Amino acid sequence: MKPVKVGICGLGTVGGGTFNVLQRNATEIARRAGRGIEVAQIATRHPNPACNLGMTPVTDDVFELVNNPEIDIIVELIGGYTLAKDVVLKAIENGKHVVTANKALIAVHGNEIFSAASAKGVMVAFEASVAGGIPIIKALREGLAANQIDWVAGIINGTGNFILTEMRDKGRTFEDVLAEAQALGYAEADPTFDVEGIDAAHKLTILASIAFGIPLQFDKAYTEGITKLTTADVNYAEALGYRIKHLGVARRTENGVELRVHPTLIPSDRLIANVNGVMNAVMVQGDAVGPTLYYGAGAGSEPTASAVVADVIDVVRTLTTDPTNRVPHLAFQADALSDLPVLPVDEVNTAYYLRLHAQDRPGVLAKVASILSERGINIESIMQKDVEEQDGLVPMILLTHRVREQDMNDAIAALEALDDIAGPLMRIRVEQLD
Ligand SMILES: NC(=O)c1ccc[n+]([C@@H]2O[C@H](COP(=O)([O-])OP(=O)(O)OC[C@H]3O[C@@H](n4cnc5c(N)ncnc54)[C@H](O)[C@@H]3O)[C@@H](O)[C@H]2O)c1
Ligand SMILES: N[C@@H](CCO)C(=O)O
Ligand code: NA
Repeated sequence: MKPVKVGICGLGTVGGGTFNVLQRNATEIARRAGRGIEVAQIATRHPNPACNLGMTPVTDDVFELVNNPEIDIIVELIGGYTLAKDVVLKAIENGKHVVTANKALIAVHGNEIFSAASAKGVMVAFEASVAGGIPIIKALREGLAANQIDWVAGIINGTGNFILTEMRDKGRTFEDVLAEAQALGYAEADPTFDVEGIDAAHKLTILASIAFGIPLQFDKAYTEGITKLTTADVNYAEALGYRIKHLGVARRTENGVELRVHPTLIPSDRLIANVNGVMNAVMVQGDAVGPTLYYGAGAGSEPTASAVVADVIDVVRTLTTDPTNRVPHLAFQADALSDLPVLPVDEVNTAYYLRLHAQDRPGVLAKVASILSERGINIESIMQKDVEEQDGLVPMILLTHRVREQDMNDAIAALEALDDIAGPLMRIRVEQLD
């Protein structure tokens, strides 16, 4: 049988890895796919010194590939929402299947893209878009298809986890570690996407859709980054038996879906609390299977290429199947998506870590406790440090039971208004993940 022809748009970190894996493992890949897979053309603006392209034709015009009648599958590895969207929609219009690693594109324009693809009977595969090389889309869409998924929680940004790990373990500065993550090819073109949680929110949006069968709703995700975390919080969390991780949480409740990305205290003895460096991990709780955990490299050239190439193989294996018999893009049939709403963050329930700077005088603790109890917030534990900061202030750290976000906002405003408390207090959500 003739080989399937692939066009790779973008030959950067992931595109280069994809080309190299397709070449190196060509024989094994053909044995798995049932046909050879040939890179017919590449579009890139920059050469990639890690790739020996041989005779493979190269252009700087992505639309040459999209309009090339020889090409069956377009692999979009350019990134961004604009050109990538045009490329993907044009490829679909031209009847080509698409594989992409672009979570921003899928989270923001996925509903439109999937609907165009379904109308045309082509596939859009996006395993590399979430948690890099971990086959989490496959696990959720296929392996766990029997379950009602209760929640998904994951460390889904490699750059952010790398930064938090290096800061904690080696005392390195935020800026220093971010620069290394960029040099290693982990970070997004705009690294604020990584450190402000936008990239994780893109990925969580995708996970929530395929877990709960709801349309992609990135605009409703609550997003908080890691830039305000301090070494003091990392140390206090450790003293209380927790690690701080940047977590994406999607939880089904009676009223709707929680969709939130924020720094989170996780008990230190949980496996996911010990996921370090660029590694990602996603926990999925299904009603039948119980808790499951998926772990692996969340970013980087060949780990991400592993997912891209697996998608290409999946597409090749099902090229001749009736489109209605393929795995639906969002795991549920397109006409069976639910309108379960995404909850505003005010309605989310979590436990809290609070760090206050309090005057070291009698009665302060009683005032703090009373503000919390008036709002029905139970204190789990209090740690008062005997270290004087400036102007007689000492740090006071509290852990609360679960509370509605709106009630916590109210309590924090009242606490910050106390004369005995200085400056804004630090709040970090706590998840037990059990
Ligand atoms: N780097 C990772 O670890 C990783 C992991 C998972 C997903 N992703 C996603 O994969 C995609 C690619 O990321 P990357 O890290 O490989 O990016 P990159 O910047 O290393 O590579 C981008 C490539 O696109 C090419 N390109 C950009 N604009 C172009 C244009 N107008 N015409 C032709 N070529 C153009 C560049 O020349 C380059 O070859 C992004 O969507 C990213 O979010 C990256
Ligand atoms: N910038 C992303 C790439 C993988 O999606 C990360 O660091 O996780
Ligand atoms: Na993946």
